[in-house]
Amino acid sequence: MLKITELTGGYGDKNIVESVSFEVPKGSLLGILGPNGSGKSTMLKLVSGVLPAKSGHVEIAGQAIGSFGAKELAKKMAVLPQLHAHAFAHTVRETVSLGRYPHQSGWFSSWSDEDEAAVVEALDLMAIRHYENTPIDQLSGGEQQRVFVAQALAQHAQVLLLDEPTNHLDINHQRELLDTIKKQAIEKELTVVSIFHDINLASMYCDQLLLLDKGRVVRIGEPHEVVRESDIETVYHARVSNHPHPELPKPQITLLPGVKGLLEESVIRAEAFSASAEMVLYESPVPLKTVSSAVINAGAGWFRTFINRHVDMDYNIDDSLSDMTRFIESRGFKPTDTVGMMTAVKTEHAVVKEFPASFGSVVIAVTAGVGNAVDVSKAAERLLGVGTINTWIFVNGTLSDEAFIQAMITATEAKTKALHQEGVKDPLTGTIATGTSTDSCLVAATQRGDTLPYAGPITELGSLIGTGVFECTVEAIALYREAKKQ
Ligand SMILES: Nc1ncnc2c1ncn2[C@@H]1O[C@H](COP(=O)(O)OP(=O)(O)OP(=O)(O)O)[C@@H](O)[C@H]1O
Repeated sequence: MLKITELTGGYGDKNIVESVSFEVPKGSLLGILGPNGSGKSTMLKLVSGVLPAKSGHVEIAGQAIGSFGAKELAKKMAVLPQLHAHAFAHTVRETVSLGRYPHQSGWFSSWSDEDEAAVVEALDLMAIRHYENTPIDQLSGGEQQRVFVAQALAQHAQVLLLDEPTNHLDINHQRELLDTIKKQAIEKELTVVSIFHDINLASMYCDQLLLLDKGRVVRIGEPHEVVRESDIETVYHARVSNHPHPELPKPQITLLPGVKGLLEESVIRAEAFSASAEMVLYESPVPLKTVSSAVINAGAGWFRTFINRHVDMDYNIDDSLSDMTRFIESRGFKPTDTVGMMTAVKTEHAVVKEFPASFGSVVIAVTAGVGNAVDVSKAAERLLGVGTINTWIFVNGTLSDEAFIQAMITATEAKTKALHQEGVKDPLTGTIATGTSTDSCLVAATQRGDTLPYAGPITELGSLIGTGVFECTVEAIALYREAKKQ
């Protein structure tokens, strides 16, 4: 629909945009990214024809924009500029109505039902109808921004060029505006080109992204092809980390600080863990990067308080989340800061050991009950008995994502080996158990000191986790069996 070929142009003798080519099909959004001064606004001006190009072509549906008269072009292409001259005190409705100018034969002499409907629709789409009679200079920056987007929508052009449409908007209004533009693009087959400063928003909403640097295209493609750490870091001169969006297959980035600040030194020690009849507890003076399958705050995050709470055998599992939250609060901890697990095993029988390493140390804490033991290869519907193996691994070191995952694998293998060694059997199948039906695992690290990229058994960290979890689990099973006898 919109085809740009080898577009070059700038101000005076200086070319700001060099040989830019891209195509945007009907019904889709192209986002333009690039640092300040990279030529994004200049490129939009060249595309709209406001700034004459030195060379190259801009075509709408196969027709060069130069072949349209100004009014004809305005019917085809609406522009939301970066800065708005709105010294004059038009009302919101009057400002949006200006978008209908290309459809008039004379200044408002031929205001039609279609014009009226287009203005009302645009006011509604941007949710600004309730202040349609307010002069725009009495509105906030974000409210004004929505008025100008409404003006562009009222123009009913097939091509929409937007320079930072979410400027001044809070997160909900950013979402509403981009949801509306995306919906309009699909329903009315609009072709949208929009400049973004927010890389994550652009990635979420755009079908294609174009990364511009010094007026040239660095990369163009689908968001996952453009939002890549190396390109973003090179072009923006900033450290970033790339991670998946929680709901969509659209990459997101997190800005990393240039200076980490003064990180408080903190070392995890086995002596600092307490094991009472109520819970196993570790309180860290600093937040630890944690990955776990806990009841409270499972997944990945940074946490300071770690609880493995004892509950009765007949504990009602249905309400465990709110019950655990109440428990955490009642003991003076913050649920936002706490990873919480539970077990029917006696928590005073937790085995906590520290294993020294060249990089620092690993602290392992295990509670084990095997009344619920399961051979996972023969898992079947069964009644729950007592017993869970909860395994905690705390590392004084800096773990990569791979190391967190490998630590879980290594710990699970070591646990299974411990059950094998202890001859723990699945009561249903009579075969050696691999775990229990409700086991949980947690890996936490200070993220200070030595970098530990891997945690498989070939590494020092992995071998400590392997032998440490094995040793602690064997001891914890022995304590559990001893207690059962009494
Ligand atoms: N009217 C102008 N006359 C001369 N130079 C200009 C003019 N407008 C912009 N420039 C220059 O062109 C370069 C690119 O500016 P442009 O506004 O296109 O960048 P941008 O990528 O949109 O930046 P930003 O992210 O800051 O909005 C800058 O160096 C700027 O100084």
